Amino acid sequence: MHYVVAGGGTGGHIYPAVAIAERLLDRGTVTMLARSGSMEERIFLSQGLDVKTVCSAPLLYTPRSLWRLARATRSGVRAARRVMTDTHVDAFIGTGGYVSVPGIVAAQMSGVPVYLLEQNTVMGRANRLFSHRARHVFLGFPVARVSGSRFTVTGNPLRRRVYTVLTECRFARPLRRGLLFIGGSGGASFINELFLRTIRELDSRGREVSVTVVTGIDDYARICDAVNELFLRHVNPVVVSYEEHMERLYEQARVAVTRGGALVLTELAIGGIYAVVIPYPFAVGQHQSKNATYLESLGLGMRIEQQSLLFDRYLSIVEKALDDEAGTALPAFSIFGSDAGDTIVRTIEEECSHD
Ligand SMILES: CC(=O)N[C@H]1[C@@H](OP(=O)(O)OP(=O)(O)OC[C@H]2O[C@@H](n3ccc(=O)[nH]c3=O)[C@H](O)[C@@H]2O)O[C@H](CO)[C@@H](O)[C@@H]1O
Repeated sequence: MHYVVAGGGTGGHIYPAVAIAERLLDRGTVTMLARSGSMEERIFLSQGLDVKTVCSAPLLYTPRSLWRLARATRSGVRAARRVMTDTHVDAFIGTGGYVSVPGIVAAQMSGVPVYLLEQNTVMGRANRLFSHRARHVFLGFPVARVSGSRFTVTGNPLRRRVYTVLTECRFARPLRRGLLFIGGSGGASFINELFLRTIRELDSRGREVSVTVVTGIDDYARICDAVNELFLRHVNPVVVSYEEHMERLYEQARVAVTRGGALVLTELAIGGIYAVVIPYPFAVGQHQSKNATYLESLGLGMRIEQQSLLFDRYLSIVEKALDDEAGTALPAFSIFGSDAGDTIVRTIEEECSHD
């Protein structure tokens, strides 16, 4: 079997593509589509995946960008079609972001079945446009349904090594005592500022705790400088710009303070790491807030809106979660209870074997 996979722009689309590719490679060959020089190209290549580059551009409503979009899409579809006609392709899998569009269009023109993954509680633009033509749409969270397609709520697929470590550390909560701050694949300056204020306050309260922040590349130097100016006696701060092996941070953490990105929330839920979620207020369709609300409804975290955050109340939630030895019980039959990557790939394989 030969599969083509595309998804990119941010970690929340790229890592599900990696997770699916890792599992498809057990069953056949895989070609990844990526924009030249992009984050997805760098990550796919670092994972040893076979990459073909395609052009693609975001949908912005200005005359110049519509022209750019038309040109990039035409060239991208041509490149993606070449991939699909050079070898027989059994299925195309899109994991979101505008880089998946040329692949979806090329697959439809070549008669290749299209499978889509939606990570959030609110459907992204590329998926909304094309989901009715997909053979099957896999949902990371329960989402308002779009008619005309087959949908299954599977949960979000995680990279294998991340999934393995998280499912193991779910049962080792008493050994995990750390506090983790992570804003998402690009970092978040609000979360980084909150990290600084939190470590100052926890230290003044005499709390012995290791606190790690993943700042994102742009904010790294600033946060390092700010930490170096602090005199801390109890808190041990660790500042990381970007972590290739997130599982190493997760296995130390009992509690995380985070944005409402779908993948980080899924990873925390699977690892039994309590999530204090401060959703990005300007996320399209408030999807981060809705992701967080779902997690909260399962008792796996707490959502605090940025506009109404009261520091003392926030800190008491963090401290209570840090002191909680038992932690949150993972709902066994929830979407966080099984390996979504395996479920998705098994479904694709079964459906394609009937063609
Ligand atoms: C601002 C915004 O609109 N962000 C969106 C973006 O988030 P973004 O991609 O930032 O965030 P997610 O939480 O979904 O995913 C981040 C992924 O990157 C990984 N990671 C992160 C940092 C790091 O140093 N190393 C690393 O490996 C995480 O483990 C995770 O797998 O796409 C998500 C999926 O559509 C959406 O839910 C988010 O709302």
